Amino acid sequence: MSDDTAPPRPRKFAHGIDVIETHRIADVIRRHGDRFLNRVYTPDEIAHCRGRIPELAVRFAAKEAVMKALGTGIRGVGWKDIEILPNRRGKPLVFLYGRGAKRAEEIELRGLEISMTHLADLAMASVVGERASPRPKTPAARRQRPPPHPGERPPMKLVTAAEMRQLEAAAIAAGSSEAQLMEEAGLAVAQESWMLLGTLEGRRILVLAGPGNNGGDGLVAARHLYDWGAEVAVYLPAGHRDESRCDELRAREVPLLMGEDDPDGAQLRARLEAADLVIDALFGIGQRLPLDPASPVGRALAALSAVRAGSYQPPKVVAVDLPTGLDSDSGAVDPLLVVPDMTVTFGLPKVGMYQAPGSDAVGRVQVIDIGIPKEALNAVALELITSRWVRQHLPARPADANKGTFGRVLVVGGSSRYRGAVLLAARGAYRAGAGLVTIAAAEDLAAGLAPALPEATGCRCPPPREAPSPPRLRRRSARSGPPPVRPSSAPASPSPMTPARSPGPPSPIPPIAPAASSSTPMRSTPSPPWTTPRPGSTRGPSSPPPRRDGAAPPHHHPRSPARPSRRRPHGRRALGCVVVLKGAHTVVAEPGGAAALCPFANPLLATAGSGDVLAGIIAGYLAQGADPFTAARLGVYLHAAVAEAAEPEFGRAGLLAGDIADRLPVSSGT
Ligand SMILES: NC(=O)C1=CN([C@@H]2O[C@H](COP(=O)(O)OP(=O)(O)OC[C@H]3O[C@@H](n4cnc5c(N)ncnc54)[C@H](OP(=O)(O)O)[C@@H]3O)[C@@H](O)[C@H]2O)[C@@H](O)CC1
Ligand SMILES: Nc1ncnc2c1ncn2[C@@H]1O[C@H](COP(=O)(O)OP(=O)(O)O)[C@@H](O)[C@H]1O
Ligand SMILES: [K+]
Ligand SMILES: [Mg+2]
Repeated sequence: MSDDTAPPRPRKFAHGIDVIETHRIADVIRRHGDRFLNRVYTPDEIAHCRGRIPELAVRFAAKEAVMKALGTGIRGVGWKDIEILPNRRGKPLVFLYGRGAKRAEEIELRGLEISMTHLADLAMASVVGERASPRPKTPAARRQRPPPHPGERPPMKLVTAAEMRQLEAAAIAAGSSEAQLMEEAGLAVAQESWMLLGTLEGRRILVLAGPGNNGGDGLVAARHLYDWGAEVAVYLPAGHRDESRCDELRAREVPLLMGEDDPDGAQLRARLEAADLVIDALFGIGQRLPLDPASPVGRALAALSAVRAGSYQPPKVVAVDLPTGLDSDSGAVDPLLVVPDMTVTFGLPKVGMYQAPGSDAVGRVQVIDIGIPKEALNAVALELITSRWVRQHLPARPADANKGTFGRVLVVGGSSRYRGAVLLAARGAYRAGAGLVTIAAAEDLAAGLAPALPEATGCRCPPPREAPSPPRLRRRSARSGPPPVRPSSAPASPSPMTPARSPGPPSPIPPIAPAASSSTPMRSTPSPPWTTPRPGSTRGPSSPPPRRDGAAPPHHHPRSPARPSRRRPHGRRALGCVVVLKGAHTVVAEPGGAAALCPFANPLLATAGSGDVLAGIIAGYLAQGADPFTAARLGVYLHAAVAEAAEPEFGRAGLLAGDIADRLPVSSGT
C-alpha cells in the first residue's frame, strides 16, 4: 500500500510533565554560571530570563516535560533543540529545532500547548499535544509480512574487543577523534546514570576510574554529573595517564582520591558506604584477566562487593562499556566481578555479554551510538538474533494458500530406542508451519507412531538393523556424498530433509531412500543444509552454568574461554553447510563466515528431545522456502523463545520437549 493511499493514523494525546526544585538550578548556576546556561538554554531564552532563577527553573522543567511528550527522554533530544519563549501577550510557546523537530515530524505532533507554574521552591511544567498512534495492527496487517529489505533496521551485531578497536579506528579515519569518542561515551554514561537515579541533586556518586580509556570515560561522566548537580567523587586506584581530564575535575574541586594515598582502603570504604551510585570505569575492553585480588583494582572491587552485600541500602552500580572482570570475547567472568545494575556499552554490544556466564553478569545493557560509521559495521560477522529480525523473516502465510504452499518435510528414523525423536521432529515441523510432514520409519515402529501424530503421513523404510553406524556412514558418504542432515545426539535421530521444491539435485544414493513409497517424490540436497553439533562435540571446555541468584558467577578462567569454537564453529566451512551449535546462547554459522547468536540461555530447554524438536522446526521453515541460514536462525530463536515465555509458568524445570513444539505458535505470533 503506497503512502498516499494509507489511511490516516489514529491520533492520541502526547503528554509530558516535570517538576524541579528551584534551588537546584540556583546551585548549578552558582557553581557553573554561563557554562550551564549556554549548554541548556538558547540565546533568546537566556536574554528573556535575564538570570531570573524561577524563569530558568521553570524552563528546565518545561524542556524535560517536552522530552517526555516527544517520548525520547534526555538522550534523544538536546536541551537547546527545545526553546520556550513567550508570544507578545506573554503566553509561552514551544519551538522545536534539530532532533526535536525531527522527532515531532516522525510522530506527527500537532498543537503542543504548555503550561508552567512555580511556587517558592518548585517549578513545574506540563505540555500536551496530539500525535499519531503507531500504525494500527489490523488482522490483515498482522498477517502481512513486512517487506524484507528496504527500510529494514540493520541487524544488531556483536563485536570482540579487537573488532571494536577496528571500528574505533574507522570512526577516527572518518573524522572523529579518540577524545571526541570519549566525550560521547562519558556523556552517555552520565545521562544513563541520571536516568537510573531519577534526580541528581544531593545524590552521591563515586566513580571508580582505571588507568586507561575506560577510566577516561568515567572522568568525563564525573565532570557532567558534577555539572548537573550531583555530589561526585572519583577514586583512582592506579592513577590515570590523562592528566588533563583529572585537571578538569580538580578545577571543579571534585575530590580525586588516589589509591596510593589510601593504603588501608578506609577512605574508599567510607565513600562506597555513602554512595547512591558507583560507576565502574576501572577496565573496559583493554582488561587482562584474571584480576589480581591483591592489586589496587582488585581491592577496590572487593570493597565494592562487600559494601553491596553488607549494606542496608547498597549503591546502584553502572558499568562503563563492560563490567570489570568480564572477558569481552568469551563471556568468562572473574570472581571479583561485581554485577552492575546496568552496563552502558559503546558502539556495539560485546560478544561476551551474550555468552554464559557473562550474560548473567552485565545487568541491563544499554548500547550507545558513539558515531561508528555504518559501513564499517558490515565487516562484523556475528549478529544477535532479535525478535524484530524474526518477525521480519518468518515465511509469509498468504490467506489464499493451500498446504502445498508450505512445503513438505520428511522425517527419517528407525531406532526403537529413540522412537519419540521422529514424532518430536515431525511435531516441530508442523508447528513451524510445514504443509505436510511424512515420517519414514521402520515398519515395526511405524504402526505405533501413527496414532501419536495422525497428521503425519507415513512411508516405509528398511528395518533398523540397516541403520548405518558412523564409520559406515562415513564410508558411504565417501562413495555417494554426505549423508542427509540429522540432529547430533542420537545415532538414529530423525533426519529432516529439505522440501521437494528446494533447489539442488537429488543426492545419488541417500542412506535411506526416503521417497521409495511416498506418493510424491522428495529430494535431499547433496550437502546437508545444516547440522547441529553440541558444544561438547567441539573443541574446548563448556562454560559453567550461569547463576541467577545475583552473586557473581563462578570463576571461569578467561584464558580458557568458555566455548572458543562457538564464535566460529570450525567445521562449517569443511562441511559446507550451516552449523547450529546448540546450548545456552546457541550459535548459527554459515559457510560464508556470517554467524548469529541466540540471546537466550534457559535450562527449560535442557530436556531430552528438545534438539529433535528444534531440528523439526528448522525443517519446517526450510520447507516453507527459507534458506538454510534463515531457517536455522528462525528455528533457534523461536525454540528458545518458547522457553522464555514458559518460565513464569514452569520456573526452571518441567517443560517437555513436546511442549516446546506445541507452544511454538505463541511466540511466532508475537
Ligand atoms: N573502542 C572505542 O570505540 C571506544 C572506547 N572507549 C573506551 O576505551 C576503553 C578501552 O580503553 P583502553 O584500551 O585504554 O583499555 P582499558 O579497558 O581502559 O584498560 C586498559 C588499562 O588497564 C590496565 N589493565 C588492564 N588489565 C589490567 C589488569 N588485570 N591489572 C592491572 N592493569 C590492567 C592497562 O594497563 P597496561 O596493560 O597498560 O599495563 C591499561 O592501563 C573501552 O572499554 C571504552 O570504555 C571510549 O572512550 C570511546 C570509544
Ligand atoms: N541452558 C540452555 N539454554 C538454552 N538452550 C539450551 C540449554 N540447554 C539446552 N538447550 C537447547 O536444547 C536443545 C537440546 O538439544 P539436544 O541436546 O540435541 O537434545 P535431544 O538430543 O535430547 O533432542 C538444543 O536446542 C539446545 O540449544
Ligand atoms: K568498566
Ligand atoms: Mg539431539
